[in-house]
Amino acid sequence: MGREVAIRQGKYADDPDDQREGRDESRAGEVRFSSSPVEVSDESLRPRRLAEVIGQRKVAERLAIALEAARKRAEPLPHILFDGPPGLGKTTFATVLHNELGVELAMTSGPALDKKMDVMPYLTNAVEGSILFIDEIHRLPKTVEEFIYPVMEDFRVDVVLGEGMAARTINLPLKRFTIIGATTRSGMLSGPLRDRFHLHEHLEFYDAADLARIVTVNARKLKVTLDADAAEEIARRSRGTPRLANARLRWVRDFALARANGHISLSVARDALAMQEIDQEGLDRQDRRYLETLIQVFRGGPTGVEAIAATMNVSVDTLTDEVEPYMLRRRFIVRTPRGRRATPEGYRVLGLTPPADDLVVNALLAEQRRLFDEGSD
Ligand SMILES: Nc1ncnc2c1ncn2[C@@H]1O[C@H](COP(=O)(O)OP(=O)(O)OP(=O)(O)O)[C@@H](O)[C@H]1O
Repeated sequence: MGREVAIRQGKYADDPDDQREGRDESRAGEVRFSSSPVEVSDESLRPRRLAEVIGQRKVAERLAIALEAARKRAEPLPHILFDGPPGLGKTTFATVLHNELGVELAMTSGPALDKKMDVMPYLTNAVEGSILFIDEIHRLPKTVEEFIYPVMEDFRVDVVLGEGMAARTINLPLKRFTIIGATTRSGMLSGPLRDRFHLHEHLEFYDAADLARIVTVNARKLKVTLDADAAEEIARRSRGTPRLANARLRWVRDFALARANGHISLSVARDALAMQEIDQEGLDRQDRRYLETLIQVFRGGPTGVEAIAATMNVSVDTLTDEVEPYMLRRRFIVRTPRGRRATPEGYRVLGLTPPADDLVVNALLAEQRRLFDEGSD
């Protein structure tokens, strides 16, 4: 079993974002008083070993190979980059690798590493084979990014002492360790940084069957009983995202306790999710507001995400990271060079009739795609 997280500082120490699921770890030695009842934390809903990870089979298989090779060669894991929308398991995979190898894990994030000196303690404290997890690695400042290039390649840092003519560069050797980077925006990563990761793993949205298995396993961990069709219903309405499935499950569990006998049946799950205004497709209020804004204010687009964000009074990052990936995946919207555009499916999911010209355009596109597919056979 791995030793617990060795270093915690930076973003997770005081960012309100830490209140999100899975981010509520207390710091070592810290005494925390809480008036809330004892709760199974989201940390304990995380799978601990690779065999417990549900879905993402190809990613898990490749990681199993990397683990086995690292063990056989008695070397650290290669540097690994995980990318994909929030809540799909990037942090989970990093902690699973740490558990599997029984090595130390330090966690930080791009925005917390503002200066070279912020990253230094992580580098000099890293022991042989340990893992440094850097979340939101696309937000590393350029100077810090360049500072870690030699770390990733040769396990050394170049420290400049003195100034001007008297300046000298000292190469400080480091222990060989692994950097695991996570990003929701792999496109924002510079080429040189991306190339220094030997493994790139893209996490995809989960299908409903895998999510239903996650809901079932986690219901057991939360000590609540639920019917198979209720697990499927919660899974179907969780936008392919385990973090949302966990949040929905917790709400349905509370609802079952308050409004029924504590058991989660299909009708309890439906009533609970309806009360939270989560629709049949798993879209919540914010998702629907996004589509409504695009369709009703901007007449279906094309329009820039900045304009939608300003109209909704939310940040562009919230839309691009949390709302749009699932909309794109379900083809409720498309991205064009001139901005976002609602598809006929996007209209229908809101119960609206798509404009006739959209239907014609869509039929033409489908026909074009069919001819292209036939031609390429
Ligand atoms: N493959 C999986 N099997 C079972 N549960 C999972 C899996 N992936 C994620 N989870 C659950 O979803 C929660 C959120 O996952 P995690 O924090 O790893 O997402 P993330 O991709 O790191 O998100 P972010 O980009 O916001 O940091 C975990 O606490 C865990 O309970």
